[in-house]
Amino acid sequence: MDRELALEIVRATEAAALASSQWMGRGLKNEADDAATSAMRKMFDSVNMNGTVVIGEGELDEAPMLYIGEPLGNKNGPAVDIAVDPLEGTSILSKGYPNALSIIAVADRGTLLHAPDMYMDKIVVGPEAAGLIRLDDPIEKSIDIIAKMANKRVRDVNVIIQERPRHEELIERIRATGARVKLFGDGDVATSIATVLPRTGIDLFIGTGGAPEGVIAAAAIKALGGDMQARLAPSNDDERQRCVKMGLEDPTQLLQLDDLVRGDDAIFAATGVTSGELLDGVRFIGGDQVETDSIIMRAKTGTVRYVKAQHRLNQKPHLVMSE
Ligand SMILES: O=P(O)(O)OC[C@H]1O[C@](O)(COP(=O)(O)O)[C@@H](O)[C@@H]1O
Repeated sequence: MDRELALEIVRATEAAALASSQWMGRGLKNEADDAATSAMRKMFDSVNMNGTVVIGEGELDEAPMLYIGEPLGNKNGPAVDIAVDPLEGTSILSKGYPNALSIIAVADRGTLLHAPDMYMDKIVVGPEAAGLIRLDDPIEKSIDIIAKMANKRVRDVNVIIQERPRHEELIERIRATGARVKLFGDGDVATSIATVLPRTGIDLFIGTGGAPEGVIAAAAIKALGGDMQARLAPSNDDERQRCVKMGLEDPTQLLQLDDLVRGDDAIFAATGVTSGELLDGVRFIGGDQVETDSIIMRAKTGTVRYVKAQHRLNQKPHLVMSE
């Protein structure tokens, strides 16, 4: 894959962040999601690639923009799989909460897991504990391993977990070990990736969240040298059938990082929409000037770039929310 592609796709996450951020706090999550999706979709037409959406805004029979199977790019470039979440955290944005992102992951054709839109159990750690953590281990054992590898006392280990009734028992068990629990409302892509970055102080991400979000985050976790294990959590026969249709013979098999993203040629780009664990959100700094913060990573080289950009909305009328 050409490395220039990394800079092309960040333009698309910036556009989606700029368009959707104007809906922040308005309580209208579908409108915000539509703004992000159409802004991102437009940017893809000029990108030099022969892409196919494998994680997107829905399936063909629902016919949304950026549907699974949609061809993207001008065909003058590599054959790639594309995973998009134009607005990760639609409710977050509508309520003005932290951690909303616009995200794209691109990888060689056939290397991203085709994950249906259902729940997935996930565990994520940073490079110190890579290769040592198992999704099926008791949480107490995982916390002990992390404390040893990070050279911390258990009471200084920080575990991040989504605040949901389904996690209540797990939260109690984590607290009983003496470790600290950092709860978040929504946005498990930002929080799982933040676990792999040393500056955040987060040691372990665990819990059940969206499967598409799991695959997208895996591309970044791989580029950052972290580790992840996951398992799809189909809740009925229909969901099990959808897994099989998407190529997973055993829907409940344990998925290693290499099953989520095969090979090492993956690029991940995200732009913050609201400020959170990973990035600052879009800032309206007066007049038509707007600032964005993005992160771009390549698994092949392990290079991580932070891109701060200033935009003039009066020169991008297609991204401006109509009154
Ligand atoms: O809200 P649920 O059903 O617990 O699902 C968890 C999922 O929802 C999110 O918090 C937000 O997803 P949306 O963009 O669909 O609002 C994800 O980050 C997470 O994977």
